[in-house]
Amino acid sequence: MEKIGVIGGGSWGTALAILLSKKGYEVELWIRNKAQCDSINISKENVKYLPGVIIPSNVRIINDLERVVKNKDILVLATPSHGVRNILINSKNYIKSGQIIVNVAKGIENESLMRISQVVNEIVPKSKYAILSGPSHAEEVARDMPTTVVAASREKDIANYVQDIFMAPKFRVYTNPDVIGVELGGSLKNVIALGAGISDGLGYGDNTKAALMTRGIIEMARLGEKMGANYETFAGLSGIGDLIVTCTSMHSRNRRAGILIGEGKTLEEAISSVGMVVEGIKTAKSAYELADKYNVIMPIAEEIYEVLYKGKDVKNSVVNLMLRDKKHEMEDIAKILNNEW
Ligand SMILES: NC(=O)C1=CN([C@@H]2O[C@H](COP(=O)(O)OP(=O)(O)OC[C@H]3O[C@@H](n4cnc5c(N)ncnc54)[C@H](O)[C@@H]3O)[C@@H](O)[C@H]2O)C=CC1
Ligand SMILES: O=C(CO)COP(=O)(O)O
Repeated sequence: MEKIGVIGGGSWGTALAILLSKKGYEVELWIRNKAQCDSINISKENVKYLPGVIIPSNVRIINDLERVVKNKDILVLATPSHGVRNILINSKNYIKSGQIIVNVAKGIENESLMRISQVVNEIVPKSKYAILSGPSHAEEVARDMPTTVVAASREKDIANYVQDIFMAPKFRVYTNPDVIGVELGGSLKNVIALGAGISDGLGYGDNTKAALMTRGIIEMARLGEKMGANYETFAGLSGIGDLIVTCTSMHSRNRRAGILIGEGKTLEEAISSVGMVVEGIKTAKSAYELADKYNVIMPIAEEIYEVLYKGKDVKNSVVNLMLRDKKHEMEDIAKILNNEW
C-alpha cells in the first residue's frame, strides 16, 4: 500500500488524512505546532480545526517534518498557500527525484504572483505535480458526505494515479489536464466569496449573491484565459462548482470573513474571529495585480481589493459596481462562440 505524507494538519489536511487512511494507505500527518500535535495524539481529535471528528488510529500524527516527507509515494501539500514555499525549502533535501506532489492549497503567492505549481517547480523541479481542487469543505468530507473534486496534472498518468488514490465511495475524483485553470479557479473563487459574504453582511439578498457569483465567474475565466487556462475549466468543479459552495456555505471561511466585514468589523477582527486561514484576503491582492499585469477587467475583484487594502467603504463599492458602463452580457463568451451580434 502507498505511503502518503500529508503536510499541514488544519481542517483540510486532517480530513484528507482521514479519507486516505480509511482506504488503507499508510498516512502520516504533519502538525506544525508541537503542543497541538501531542494533544491530537492523545484525544484523536483535531479540536482546533476539525472538532467533532475522530481521527482513526492508523493516521500517524507527527511534528517532525523530515520524517513525514521522507520515503513517501505521495506528498500532499495542505498548508495555507503562503506557507508552501517555506515548507518546500525546509523539506527539499528529503524530497526524492520524481516525487509525486499533490497540492490542495488554494492561493496565488503575493509578490511573485506565482501559482503553487510554479512554486513547486521552482523549488523541487524534479517532482511530479498534481492539484486536487473543487467544492469540498473539510467539515463535510470528514463526515463522509458525497463530494466531487478534480485532479489536474499536465501528465495524464499522474492525474489518473491521483484520481485512483483519492477516489472513494463518497469522494468522486475527475481528471483535467488544465493545471492553470484548476489552480486559478480554486484561488480566485475565494475572492468572490469574500464579496458574497460582504453582501450577506450588508443584509442584501439572493439576487445580489447570484449576481456576484455569475459576474464573478466571468472575471475569473477572463483572467484565466489570458494566463493560459481553458475558459471551459471555469464551468467545471474547480470553477463554478467551488464558487457555488464557497459563496453559499456557512462552512466557508472566506464567506464568514466577508459577512463580518459587511457587518462593519475590521479586517483584523474578521480574520481573528474566523480563526482559520482566509485565503481570499491575500489572493485578492494577487488577483488585483494579475488583472493589471494581464490587462484584464475584473471589477468585482478590484472593489474587494480596495475594501480590504484601501479602506474603501463597501457601500461605495456597491454603487461603483451597479453604475458601471452598460455592457453586453456575453462579451467574453460571444467572442469565443464567434457570435457577431
Ligand atoms: N478547509 C477546507 O475545507 C478546505 C481548504 N482548502 C485549502 O487548503 C489549505 C489549508 O486550509 P485549511 O486546512 O482550511 O487551513 P486551516 O486554517 O484549517 O489550517 C492551517 C494549518 O496550517 C498550519 N499553518 C498555518 N500557517 C502555516 C505556515 N505558514 N506554514 C506551515 N503551516 C502553517 C496551521 O498551523 C494549521 O495546522 C488552504 O489553501 C485552503 O484554501 C481546500 C479545500 C477545502
Ligand atoms: O475551498 C474550499 C471549499 O472547496 C474552502 O473554502 P473556505 O476556505 O472559504 O472555507
